[in-house]
Amino acid sequence: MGSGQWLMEKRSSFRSDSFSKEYENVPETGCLSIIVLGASGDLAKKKTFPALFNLYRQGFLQSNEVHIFGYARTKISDDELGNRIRGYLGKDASPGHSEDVSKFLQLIKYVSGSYDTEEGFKLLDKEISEHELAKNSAEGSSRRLFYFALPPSVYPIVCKMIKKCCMNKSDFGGWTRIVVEKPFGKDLESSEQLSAQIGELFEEPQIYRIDHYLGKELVQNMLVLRFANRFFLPLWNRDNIDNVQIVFREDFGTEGRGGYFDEYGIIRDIIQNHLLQVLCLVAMEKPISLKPEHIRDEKVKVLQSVLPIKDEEVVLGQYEGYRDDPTVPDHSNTPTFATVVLRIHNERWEGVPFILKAGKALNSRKAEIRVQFKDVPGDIFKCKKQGRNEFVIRLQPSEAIYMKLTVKQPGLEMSTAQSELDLSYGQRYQGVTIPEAYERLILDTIRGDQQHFVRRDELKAAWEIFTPLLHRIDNGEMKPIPYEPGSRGPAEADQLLAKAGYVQTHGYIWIPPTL
Ligand SMILES: NC(=O)C1=CN([C@@H]2O[C@H](COP(=O)(O)OP(=O)(O)OC[C@H]3O[C@@H](n4cnc5c(N)ncnc54)[C@H](OP(=O)(O)O)[C@@H]3O)[C@@H](O)[C@H]2O)C=CC1
Ligand SMILES: O=C1O[C@H](COP(=O)(O)O)[C@@H](O)[C@H](O)[C@H]1O
Repeated sequence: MGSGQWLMEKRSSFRSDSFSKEYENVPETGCLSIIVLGASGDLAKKKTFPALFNLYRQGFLQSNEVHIFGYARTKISDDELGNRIRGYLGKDASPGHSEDVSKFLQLIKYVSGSYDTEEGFKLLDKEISEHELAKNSAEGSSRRLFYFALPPSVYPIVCKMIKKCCMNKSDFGGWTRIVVEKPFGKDLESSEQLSAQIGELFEEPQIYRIDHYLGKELVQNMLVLRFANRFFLPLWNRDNIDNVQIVFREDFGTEGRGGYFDEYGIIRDIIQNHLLQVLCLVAMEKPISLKPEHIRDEKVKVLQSVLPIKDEEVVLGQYEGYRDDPTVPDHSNTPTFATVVLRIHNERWEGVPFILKAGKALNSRKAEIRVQFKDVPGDIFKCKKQGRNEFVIRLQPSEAIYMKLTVKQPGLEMSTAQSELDLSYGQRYQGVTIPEAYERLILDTIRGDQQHFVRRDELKAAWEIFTPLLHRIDNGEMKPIPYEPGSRGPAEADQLLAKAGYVQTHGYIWIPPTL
């Protein structure tokens, strides 16, 4: 097995502050069962099992204490499940890879059953208990992690079944936790209803609402950049920053997911969750400490300071050909592109537009945060036309942090040019593997660290921002503008950007360095 790239923490330190006080001093000694519900599905094979495999390879999941269970209605054998996921466990040619894959697959036991009857869950509980017994796990000390790789429509009933049939006794440091995937509802009301249903059965410290953007390396770097660098402290405010863009672009459409996507649209799929979470980290005040509750308190505060969205600060688009998908209705009004300006009503950000932009079937694939500074007052070099200072955090691909700045053009003349200070991860951290978002987040759930998970009040505040706009779109009061696949999206979005104050740098573009 490959050696861990991260420091392996001692088991005694696995429990974080976000976990209930009542278990605080009980050491974790029992074995761990990870149950992937919806194991036959797309997310499970593409993300959940590969993340578990990577954790296993790095030594974070030890075969003498962990067992993995797949659960779904599809009737397949352990081997058939193994064959479905094998191809997604990486094609690493490194020594021992195929041996690791085989050993990992041996850790997985598949149980077939329905989501709404006790029979299947009782069988699942029996299998888990047998594993716990085989591992000599003392009663009440074993840990059960249920990962919901399932459509949210079945979350409430599955929660009920777990609560009824599969709970671990937690008297001796053991626990039962659930990890739920987005979308958490479709609007404020449905989300609150879902939260209430789950909340009746599980305590908040047991619920991990996953937003995989919070597991991305450079998203996790935001707090460090902002609060561990003197540079940024005095600059990070309305006096210096003109506008902030948080951008997600994909160069492919909704292929194969049209049915799901059409019900949700780009605002629910990307902006209300992933981009808004990033906004929180860019805009929140410094938390009292790094304790999950302190961080999440600050995120809630900034979300609650967002003003109602104005229709004139929204541009919606739908790519041509989107409705050709047989699973998409012919007259669909669902946006596949949106630019939305958010305004934060507080002392730090009053007047600074936060421009959230997301689109499918565009001309490139990237996600980034772009902080544009104001012009230099009394500019003696007349360099305004060349471009403003920008601080860019490239989340993907080619993770990088760079600052666009004005320098003297090398040579005999005193002329200025745009250049950059560049921290490109591929170059600076050669040979370092950046963990997948799901890998980190699953590890956090095992450690009981909720810092990178969405708290119930945070979710509510997020839906409060977008629900009125979403209802106007759902009612057909706002229409998406058609755009060509492979383009930048509707031209109106660039016009909105300019109106909000963004000044595009012409004649200069940052190119990720190659080795
Ligand atoms: N796929 C992705 O890339 C991403 C998915 N997600 C979220 O993860 C969750 C799972 O997604 P994904 O794997 O794509 O979903 P799937 O449609 O593949 O569903 C997962 C499994 O759930 C069962 N299932 C499907 N539809 C229903 C239904 N109507 N009622 C009961 N069971 C059903 C099926 O298993 P069986 O019939 O065998 O029981 C299926 O294999 C969703 O909440 C999704 O929004 C989030 C981010 C990305
Ligand atoms: O949650 C989702 O995210 C993916 C994009 O994730 P990324 O990590 O590749 O940026 C998106 O394609 C999908 O529509 C959405 O549901």
